[in-house]
Amino acid sequence: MTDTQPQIFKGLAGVVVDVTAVSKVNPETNSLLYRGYPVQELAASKSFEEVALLLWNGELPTATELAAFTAIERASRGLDPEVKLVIDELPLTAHPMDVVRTAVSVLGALDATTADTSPAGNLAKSMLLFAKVPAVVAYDQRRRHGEDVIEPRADLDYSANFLWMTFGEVPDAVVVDAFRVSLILYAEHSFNASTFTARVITSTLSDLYSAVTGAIGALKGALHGGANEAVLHIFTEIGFGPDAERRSKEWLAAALAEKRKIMGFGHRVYKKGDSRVPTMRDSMVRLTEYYDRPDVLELYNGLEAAMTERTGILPNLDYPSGPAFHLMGFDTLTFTPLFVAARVTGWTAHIMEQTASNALIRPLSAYNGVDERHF
Ligand SMILES: CC(=O)SCCNC(=O)CCNC(=O)[C@H](O)C(C)(C)COP(=O)(O)OP(=O)(O)OC[C@H]1O[C@@H](n2cnc3c(N)ncnc32)[C@H](O)[C@@H]1OP(=O)(O)O
Ligand SMILES: O=C([O-])CC(=O)C(=O)O
Repeated sequence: MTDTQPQIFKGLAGVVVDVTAVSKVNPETNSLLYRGYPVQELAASKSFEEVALLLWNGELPTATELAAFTAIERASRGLDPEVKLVIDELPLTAHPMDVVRTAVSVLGALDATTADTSPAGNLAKSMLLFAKVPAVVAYDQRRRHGEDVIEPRADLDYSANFLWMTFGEVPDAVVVDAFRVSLILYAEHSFNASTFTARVITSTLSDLYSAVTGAIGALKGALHGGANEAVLHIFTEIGFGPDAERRSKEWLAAALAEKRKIMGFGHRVYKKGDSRVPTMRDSMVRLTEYYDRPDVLELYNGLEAAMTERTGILPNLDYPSGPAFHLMGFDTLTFTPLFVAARVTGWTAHIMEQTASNALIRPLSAYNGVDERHF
């Protein structure tokens, strides 16, 4: 490298671009803290609503604060008629991530206060999106099945109501709890690609809806949130059923020979395993027991063992959450929108942090095109 050639950090790998107080990802200790609390402790006993308030406000809510938020959230849950109208115009073949991205954009166009990016304005919008995204995701899965929208129930918490709006029944506690755990684990993860996208958009003094719309676009890709959907496609390719260990090994050997990326494995930050996987795996195992699907666990274990043996690359959160969502009854195409519903909390916490301490995000590039010339 000469003096005139700057060092390039392809993919911003290893670059620390700003500070954040929202979460700490520590690959050395394999830990993840939300505002200082280990995510495993939050997943063990807190509601998703409490975790959302923690991410936004920096502290767990008091009983009064939680009650006030719960009232707002439950009153805002329904699918807006204008949003339903737009969704109904979209083809049934539209990817659910395109549908939820469009719905958030429509919500921004409908809100007369979109331009208000004050702390109070942004917090109100964060709460609104938190409450409204589940109705979009649930309705989109239902319409693809030719089923009508189901109205939310104000007597249910966020997790139970989400499942109610999707399936028209509240499943047993083991299922609701696994869903709550997945939402908490997916809520936040520092400067991942979609959160960084939200921060870039916010840094131009754009609005919260635009930032979340952009973040959804970034999350859709298979190298990021789209991996939970891709894991199920892999499971389907390998096939559920007996002899999963041998079949996984054979499938993996062929996939690696074709230089395929194995979705649900590997991570930009964690190189010794993803801190969230053991907690999500426990919930997924409980679901395989509840639904009497040992074949799903055999396939999960078989592919993980084969991948470890062949490459040493470990699973990320999308690996256990994919089969968990499958067992709960969600369509494979709905998996990444579930990630959206959870990550709305982290994205909006970062949008508020970026707004409070803003600098336009505009890195430099090194030119490697043709030298100056004239025609
Ligand atoms: C919740 C989340 O968003 S977690 C991430 C979800 N994404 C996935 O599961 C997609 C699959 N995984 C991947 O593609 C990668 O592991 C990423 C993109 C997540 C992280 O990758 P990076 O930090 O950029 O590492 P990079 O892609 O350079 O990988 C390093 C090496 O390991 C290999 N590798 C990493 N992950 C995988 C994988 N899942 N399958 C096969 N090989 C892999 C790469 O091919 C590369 O090999 P090489 O050095 O011989 O070229
Ligand atoms: O941190 C990342 O790069 C991806 C990830 O795990 C997440 O967003 O949850």
